[in-house]
Amino acid sequence: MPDVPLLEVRDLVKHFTARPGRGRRTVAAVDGVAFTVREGETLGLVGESGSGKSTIGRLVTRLLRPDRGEIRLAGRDVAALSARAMRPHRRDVQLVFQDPYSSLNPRHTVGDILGMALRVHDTVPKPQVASRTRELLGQVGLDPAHAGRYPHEFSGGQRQRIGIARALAVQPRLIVADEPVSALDVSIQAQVMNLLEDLRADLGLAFLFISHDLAVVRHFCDRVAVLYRGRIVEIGGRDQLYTDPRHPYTQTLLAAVPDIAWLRGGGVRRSRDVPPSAPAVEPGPQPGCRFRARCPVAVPVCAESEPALTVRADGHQAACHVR
Ligand SMILES: Nc1ncnc2c1ncn2[C@@H]1O[C@H](COP(=O)(O)OP(=O)(O)OP(=O)(O)O)[C@@H](O)[C@H]1O
Repeated sequence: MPDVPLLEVRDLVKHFTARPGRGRRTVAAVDGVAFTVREGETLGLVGESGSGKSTIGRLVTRLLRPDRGEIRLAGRDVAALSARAMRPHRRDVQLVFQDPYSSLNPRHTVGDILGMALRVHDTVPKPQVASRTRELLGQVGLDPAHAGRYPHEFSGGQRQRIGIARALAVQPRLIVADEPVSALDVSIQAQVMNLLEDLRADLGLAFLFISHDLAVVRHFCDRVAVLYRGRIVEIGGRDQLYTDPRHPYTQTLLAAVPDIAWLRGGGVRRSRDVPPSAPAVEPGPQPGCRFRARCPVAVPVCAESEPALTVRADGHQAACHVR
């Protein structure tokens, strides 16, 4: 089935109930999202803090269950599968977390961590677990002789390499990388990005790459989706999107790149430093374009209906009544 995307997401919805003790208020974290990722392709997901990027990553890896929608992995809808029924599919999609400090169990050696990942899915026969563990460490640029060390004995960049090795252990077809370098020192970020590039080239891996860093996304991704308060407002090929952005929000984001500290701050950059684009909690559903209050080109129709994504050129789509 060459035409079936590796990942196809349709009408994905996830709402959270905030502070249930103080009245029911709902956060529409993901509010009707659709996209595809083809075998070996890299789709970037960008947007300000609170736009729903991580929630999409957690839904696609089924750490979260969606309220509605389809998540098709190689044609099979896994959106509603129970944890047990999901198990065989977990091999295909692995998550690399933002924070390599908290995602590794401090009580286990690196060899144990990788060994467990290998055994969970019977990726290799038992007698080969140790040699495959050493191979994985080498593949991510770590010394295989350090398999007996604990996570705290490694630097931040090395720990992220261990997280990547753990994801690779089950031979996934798609990696969801959620801000994989934003918790690292700037000097280390490029090294980890180079590793991801090499793995993509060598293993033909597909990526859903979540990031605030528009420069990194431009470098790494084939296509880019721009998320605004739970919806994709623009999606297209990297070059089209960066050179000819159509949605006013994308234009605002790109215009801010050279001089906004939160996109390329000095020292350590953390996504939580990014101010939310708008109040995260809505009083209730409102008609119209969700960007209109900030939009420099809004017209009356923008208050009436939410614009749908429409094709502008060659697969490039934007959701705007005006542009
Ligand atoms: N478990 C949860 N319970 C309640 N609200 C949540 C939960 N997880 C996420 N949210 C809310 O959903 C919205 C989207 O959050 P999400 O973390 O997906 O955004 P993000 O774009 O990844 O932001 P960041 O870049 O800051 O990580 C936010 O308003 C967030 O507060």
